[in-house]
Amino acid sequence: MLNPTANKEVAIRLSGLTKTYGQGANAVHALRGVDMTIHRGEVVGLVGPSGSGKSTLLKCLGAVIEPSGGHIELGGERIFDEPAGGWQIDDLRALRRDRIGFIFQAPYLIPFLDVTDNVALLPMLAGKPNEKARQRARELIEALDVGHRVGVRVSMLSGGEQQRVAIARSLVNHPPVILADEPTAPLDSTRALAVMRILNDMAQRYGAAIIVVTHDEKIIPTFKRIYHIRDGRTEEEAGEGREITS
Ligand SMILES: Nc1ncnc2c1ncn2[C@@H]1O[C@H](COP(=O)(O)OP(=O)(O)OP(=O)(O)O)[C@@H](O)[C@H]1O
Repeated sequence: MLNPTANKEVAIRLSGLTKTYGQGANAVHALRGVDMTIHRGEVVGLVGPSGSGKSTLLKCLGAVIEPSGGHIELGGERIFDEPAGGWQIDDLRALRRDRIGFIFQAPYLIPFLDVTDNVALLPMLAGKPNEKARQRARELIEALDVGHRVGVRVSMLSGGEQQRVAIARSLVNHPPVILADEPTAPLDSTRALAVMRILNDMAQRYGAAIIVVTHDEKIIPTFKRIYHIRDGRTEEEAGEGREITS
């Protein structure tokens, strides 16, 4: 079978990733050797039952916790290498800020800031000139169809608009990888599919690799590739890749 992703640039590659919480008789083997390759421009689903290791995997990918074994490559660079001593990067905060975007179930915006400053805040805090950060924020806000709301405080926006602002924020530093944890859980079918359409458009437009952890049956048919996780092991499966028309 032809591999449709064969010539694409790898955004993130995991090999033999393990994570054990605790020790000895109390050890919990949350990840037991995960292999995964995700290319730039792809939106991939990560699905599995409760306790199967989804959050642990996202936390390892997001450098929030340290894996126990294996490797992580980000954009061709080996950022985690257990045999070589663990993280190969000194500044994990900068890694999280500049190279990984996060989208959560709730938008977690700052209610008293306007749309532009919510999106521009991270690069401004990192020392980027405010006007440059705001310009990039406004481009993304336009791309996400909330351009008419730029100067409005986010507390005045609808839930769907707030989620789009959160997506813009995740893209502001041009991260090659975006981790989305149940981004559609609270949304009805139409809004959930709209978020998936936006994530697919953004992956294409900005070349991000987006990993979506989900239980949401409404969006599962939209993925072209899905990783199923069970007892800390992943299995890859072709998805339906259904076109989102709404
Ligand atoms: N900090 C921790 N200390 C000890 N065990 C943990 C810790 N965090 C998770 N676990 C265990 O690791 C396993 C995987 O948990 P994880 O939270 O990654 O699963 P999940 O698939 O995200 O579950 P859910 O869908 O319910 O959020 C479970 O057995 C869980 O009890």
